Amino acid sequence: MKEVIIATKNPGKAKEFEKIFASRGVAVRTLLDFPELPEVEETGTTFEENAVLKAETISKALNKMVIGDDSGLIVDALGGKPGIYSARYAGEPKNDQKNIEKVLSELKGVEEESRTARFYCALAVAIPGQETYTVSGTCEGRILEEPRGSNGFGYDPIFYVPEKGVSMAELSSNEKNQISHRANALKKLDSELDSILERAERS
Ligand SMILES: O=c1nc[nH]c2c1ncn2[C@H]1C[C@H](O)[C@@H](COP(=O)(O)OP(=O)(O)OP(=O)(O)O)O1
Ligand SMILES: [Mg+2]
Repeated sequence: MKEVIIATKNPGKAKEFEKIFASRGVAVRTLLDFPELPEVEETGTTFEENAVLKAETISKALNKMVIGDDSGLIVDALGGKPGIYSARYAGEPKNDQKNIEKVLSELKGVEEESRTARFYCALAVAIPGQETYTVSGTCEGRILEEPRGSNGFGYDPIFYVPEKGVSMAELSSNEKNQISHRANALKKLDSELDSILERAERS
């Protein structure tokens, strides 16, 4: 079976990648399968830079093709925050519940029309001996006043998806995987995916 390695320790992301790639007959391994590998420091100033750091660090360690995902929530009324700091917005150790509470408290009193936001996902593909490249995807929505739903992960319970009329956490995983920022970024790899996977098998 073909296989890709995703440089993530986030179980929510891992599940999404597993599902999306399973439909193409591709197995996914993540850093959860390689606990001995070091933590990648996310020192970049953009999602793309951080995705490249994740992909290249792990690709070099394993000498294999690796995909990195750096993603987050961009809230217009907060000047783009939490942005690249989404995972640790409420401090260390990272905690989805606390991050949600911080965003909701910062948006207290902001009316619905001004609560626009988007999820952003940068993916970097690192292949030994080749130049790393990146793609990105977004998903537009609005921040709710209260969490709704229990599917997904991260900020999904407070992210309202207007085209679906529910929060991201009220969508099934299949529904989320049709419209998410991550799915939209992966769609841009589609035309190249077969050649990427072949190179991955050889690497
Ligand atoms: O579909 C999503 N639905 C809800 N929230 C999401 C999503 N995608 C990213 N997010 C949030 C979670 C975390 O607060 C941050 C990602 O941070 P990010 O550094 O990319 O991932 P992470 O530290 O959780 O795992 P890792 O770096 O090992 O991939 O944005
Ligand atoms: Mg991270």
